[in-house]
Amino acid sequence: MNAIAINDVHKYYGQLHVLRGLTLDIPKGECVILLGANGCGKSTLMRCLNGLARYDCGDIHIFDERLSQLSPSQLRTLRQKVGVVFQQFNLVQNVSVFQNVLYGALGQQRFGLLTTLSCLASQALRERAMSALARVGLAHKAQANCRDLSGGQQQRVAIARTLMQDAQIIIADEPIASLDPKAGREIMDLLLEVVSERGLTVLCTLHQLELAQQYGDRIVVMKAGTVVLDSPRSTVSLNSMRELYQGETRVDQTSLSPNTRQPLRAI
Ligand SMILES: Nc1ncnc2c1ncn2[C@@H]1O[C@H](COP(=O)(O)OP(=O)(O)OP(=O)(O)O)[C@@H](O)[C@H]1O
Repeated sequence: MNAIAINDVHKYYGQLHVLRGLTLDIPKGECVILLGANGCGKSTLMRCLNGLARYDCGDIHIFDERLSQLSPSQLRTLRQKVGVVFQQFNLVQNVSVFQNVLYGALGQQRFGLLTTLSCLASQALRERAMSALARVGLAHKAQANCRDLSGGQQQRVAIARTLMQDAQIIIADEPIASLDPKAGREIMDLLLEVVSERGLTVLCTLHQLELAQQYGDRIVVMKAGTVVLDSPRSTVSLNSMRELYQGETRVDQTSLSPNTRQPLRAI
């Protein structure tokens, strides 16, 4: 069964044709490392998968649910199944580590209610939050303020929050981009351990080609909004990845927008 099925998806920002007929299936329990030069559309794809951005044509199914057919409330429910780990951690900075993790389970609520809700959280939820923190090695920091943690520690909190959310898919958008190499490896090790323990499905973007060779089941490379390589990790050489990166920047993407029917030119 596919956890994620993307079929011929197109996405425009105004006249900019960013996703250009992208097709990709990710079976349940698989970890895919997504590579591609700046501006090729990786984050846009991630946002479409999480329902944060709408695509214009094609289909995305998450566990057999077609995203474009979901109502806003169905989309909110589906989002609980999709945990996100971003480069910038996306934590609430002025509250404790514990409250941020608890927020994973209370994820439908507004930030302003966070403190109140965490006071009202059941004992069972509080124990789960502590256990998620223990899993990422941060039980001793539960009462610390998030802004006092290092980048690596904040990313651990973000992972604990997705555990609390009971996500079945993890979308990780450059999760180690702002970390030093050692912390980056530790976070990738932790992320991959946690997803393998729970049989989660992962789509993770990286820019470090050497690391991409060490993590995940499959390597997918995007170029100009489409997939140009999709192979088991063991069969992809560093050189072939480098070649696919070469010359790829914000290339001229002349096309026709379905809305405007005007010639397009990407920046
Ligand atoms: N909200 C937006 N409105 C208009 N254009 C956007 C928007 N978000 C992204 N873009 C443009 O879409 C293109 C793809 O951006 P995207 O962030 O998806 O690329 P990326 O592959 O994730 O790049 P990076 O590796 O630098 O994060 C870029 O040209 C970007 O400027």
